[in-house]
Amino acid sequence: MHPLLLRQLKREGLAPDSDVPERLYGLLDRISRAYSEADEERQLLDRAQELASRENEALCENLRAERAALEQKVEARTTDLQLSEARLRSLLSLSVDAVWEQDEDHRLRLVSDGMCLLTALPTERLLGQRLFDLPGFRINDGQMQQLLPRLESRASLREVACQFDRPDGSVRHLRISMEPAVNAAGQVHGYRGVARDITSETLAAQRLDCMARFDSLTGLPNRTHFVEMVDHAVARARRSGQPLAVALVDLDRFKTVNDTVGHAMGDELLRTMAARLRANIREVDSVARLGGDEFVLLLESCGSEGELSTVFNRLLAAIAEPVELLDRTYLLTGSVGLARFPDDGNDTSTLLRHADAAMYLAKERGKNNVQFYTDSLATQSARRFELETALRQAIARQELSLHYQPKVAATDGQLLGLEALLRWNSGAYGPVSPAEFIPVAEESGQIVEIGAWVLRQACWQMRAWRDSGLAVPPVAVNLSAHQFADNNLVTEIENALALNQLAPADLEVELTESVLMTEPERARGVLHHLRQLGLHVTIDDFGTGYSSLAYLKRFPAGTVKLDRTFVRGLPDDSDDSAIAGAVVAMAHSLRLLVVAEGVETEKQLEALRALKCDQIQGYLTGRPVDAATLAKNVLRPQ
Ligand SMILES: Nc1nc2c(ncn2[C@@H]2O[C@H](COP(=O)(O)O[C@H]3[C@@H](O)[C@H](n4cnc5c(=O)[nH]c(N)nc54)O[C@@H]3COP(=O)(O)O)[C@@H](O)[C@H]2O)c(=O)[nH]1
Repeated sequence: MHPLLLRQLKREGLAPDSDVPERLYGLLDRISRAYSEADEERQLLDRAQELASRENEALCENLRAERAALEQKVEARTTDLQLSEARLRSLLSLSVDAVWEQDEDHRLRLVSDGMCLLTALPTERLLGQRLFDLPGFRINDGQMQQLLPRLESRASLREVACQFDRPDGSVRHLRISMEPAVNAAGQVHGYRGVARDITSETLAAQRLDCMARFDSLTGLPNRTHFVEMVDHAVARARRSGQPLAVALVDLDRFKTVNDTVGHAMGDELLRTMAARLRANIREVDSVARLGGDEFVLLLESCGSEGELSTVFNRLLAAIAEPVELLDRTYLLTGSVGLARFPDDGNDTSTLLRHADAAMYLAKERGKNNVQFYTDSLATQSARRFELETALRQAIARQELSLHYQPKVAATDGQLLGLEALLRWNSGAYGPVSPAEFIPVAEESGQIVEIGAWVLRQACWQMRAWRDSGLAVPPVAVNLSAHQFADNNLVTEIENALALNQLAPADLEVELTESVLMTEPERARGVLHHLRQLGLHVTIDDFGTGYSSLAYLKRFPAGTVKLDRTFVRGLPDDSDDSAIAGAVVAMAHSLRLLVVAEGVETEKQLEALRALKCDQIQGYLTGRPVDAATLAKNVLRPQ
């Protein structure tokens, strides 16, 4: 019987074996089984609960473990994120680039330290401002017009150049890139941007550009820039029908001045001249430096020839104003050549070429004057070019020859020397005057070869005369600047003398002052060398250049040749008389001989004798003649 039933019967005072009526045995048996079944069910339930509880426990344990792992992960991620944010913040604050975020309305909502540095504005002045409305932000209108549609369509911007004017007035050049900021839902909620300060690159590029377009000495535009300016001006003039003028201004004998006073002072003089030119033209006109002592001006909507003459004569007067530098006074002059659009040329290069031709004419006409281009100048330029070409063949075609002009004693007319003078009888152009072809030979550099030929020919002729029994005085040859600069000069002289068994004293060289002053130090060295060899040296055209006692003392010359311009007016012109007298006195005080050139009249001869001039050269005492005529009429037997 089930123990619970047994206890219940006992509590009721019934002994299960005796006191319970037999008829209840079946019932008690069923109750006892029911109790047992209930026990079993309860035990099962307990067991099930126990199992469920254990499972729950395990589940909870797992959940706790997962949660802990997750929490660890989150913590690690958060740390990573914080580190990454800190890194980003540090990088942003270290970066000199400006970084920002702006909202949909382009108002700044985050700015980096770099942005504050670049704009020189504190964060609070930046936040909330529209980027493009920031005070100081500058972008050119054309570029802004291109940007607006891109911003509206939320497109990204790359490398947009703009400027920012800082509150202190300094300007920064920036290059901006921006791209849309997108939220998790893929919607654009503003822009992120970065701006790089490219001021130093921009300024360096501007400096390079400036160097490529401006002359560093004077700050004026250079040739390249000037050509562009004239190109544009010509295009404008074509549209407007207004004439324009291009004028070349070349400082006279500047090279000599430069070599005399030194390059630093020469530079200062060039700067002074540049400033004077700029100051004497209208604001709308331009002046540039082509190089050396050559300036060029552009005058748009220029006036008539008369008005241009007035302008340029005023410019020449400005150039000729004395320049006071370091207690010294310098006097310069300039020569101007003008060409006008459309009359003298239809494009820049023609205008410049024609202005150049006109400037050469101004030089030929005595310098310090203004010349306009004319068609006949074009003919002269063409002739120059043709002569230059023909001259290249002149030696090979035996078209060159020498004439000889006597130099005689002023007192008794005794033959003391000869000057060899070059003649060219061109197959194509007939006899060409040396006054015309020598400058062409000098400009084209052919004078070095031609001069060497003169030297050989003069020496050969002396030998030939002597061999035919004639007494030959020293023969002088003219040396040009190019020859004088040629390192072979002394050797060529020695060879020509040796080849013809002549003594150095048989040969004389004549050089103008400007040849000497081209490279004074070098000239002094070469002249000393020639004097040591025993050659006689004459300074030609004396009085026209930089004649001064100081210069004469520096160069070891034996004779000065008084220029014919001072002989022409003798004896009546008091200035010429005074100058001729001064030159003779000065030369004699330095123990130099004086030969007067271009003597054409007896009166001139008398005046020169009275001034104690030593020698005479001119048509009066003998014209230049060929070797055979000289041998027949002038030279005497030994
Ligand atoms: N570098 C070289 N230059 C040379 C050479 N040969 C000549 N020249 C130079 O060419 C210039 C012109 O020379 P040219 O036409 O020969 O004139 C010379 C004489 O004919 C001329 N002269 C002589 N006497 C008189 C005169 O009484 N009146 C007058 N009006 N002219 C006269 O003078 C020229 C000589 O001048 P200079 O040389 O100064 O003594 C001229 O500059 C020549 O130098 C050469 O081979 N090389």
